[in-house]
Amino acid sequence: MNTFEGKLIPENVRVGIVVARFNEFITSKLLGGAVDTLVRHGISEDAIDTAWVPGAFEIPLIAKKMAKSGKYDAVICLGAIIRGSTSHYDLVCNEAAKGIAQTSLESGIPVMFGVITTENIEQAIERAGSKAGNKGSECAEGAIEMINLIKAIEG
Ligand SMILES: Nc1c(NC[C@H](O)[C@H](O)[C@H](O)CO)[nH]c(=O)[nH]c1=O
Ligand SMILES: CC(=O)[C@@H](O)COP(=O)(O)O
Repeated sequence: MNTFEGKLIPENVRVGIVVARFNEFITSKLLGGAVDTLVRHGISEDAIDTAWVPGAFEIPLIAKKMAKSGKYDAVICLGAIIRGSTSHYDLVCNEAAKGIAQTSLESGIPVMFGVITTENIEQAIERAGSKAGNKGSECAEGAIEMINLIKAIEG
């Protein structure tokens, strides 16, 4: 039985990162986790491009630009959407998730969903490098696995 596995970094991998500036005290930690993980797995910082956008709602557009540029093997999307007192939270979450998923399918490259969606700031802090891990780092690991899986399948 042949089982495709995405374990080792192939040569010349380039990764794009789109990160939202809204809740920057959280998203900067997600970015740090993602970059640290990519570098620890052998990807040079020179092979990582980062684009900052105002908020999570703007992530899909820039993720699409990166994904369709042909320059990257994967795009990582990072944001922190924290519920407020109106329905705005639901709209931003839905459009960010839908846009990121659509971009991945349309472009054919992994576009990773590293947007944390929380009820409060404490939950966001827990997922940005404290007791619930770092969602940016997890996304980077997922990106590496997907890059290798695709290269293994496509030969
Ligand atoms: N409330 C949060 C937002 N809101 C801003 C939107 O993402 C968008 O930038 C604005 O509506 C202009 O188009 N963004 C987050 O990333 N996180 C939030 O908690
Ligand atoms: C996620 C949001 O858009 C939210 O932070 C906005 O807060 P509010 O719903 O109180 O306007």
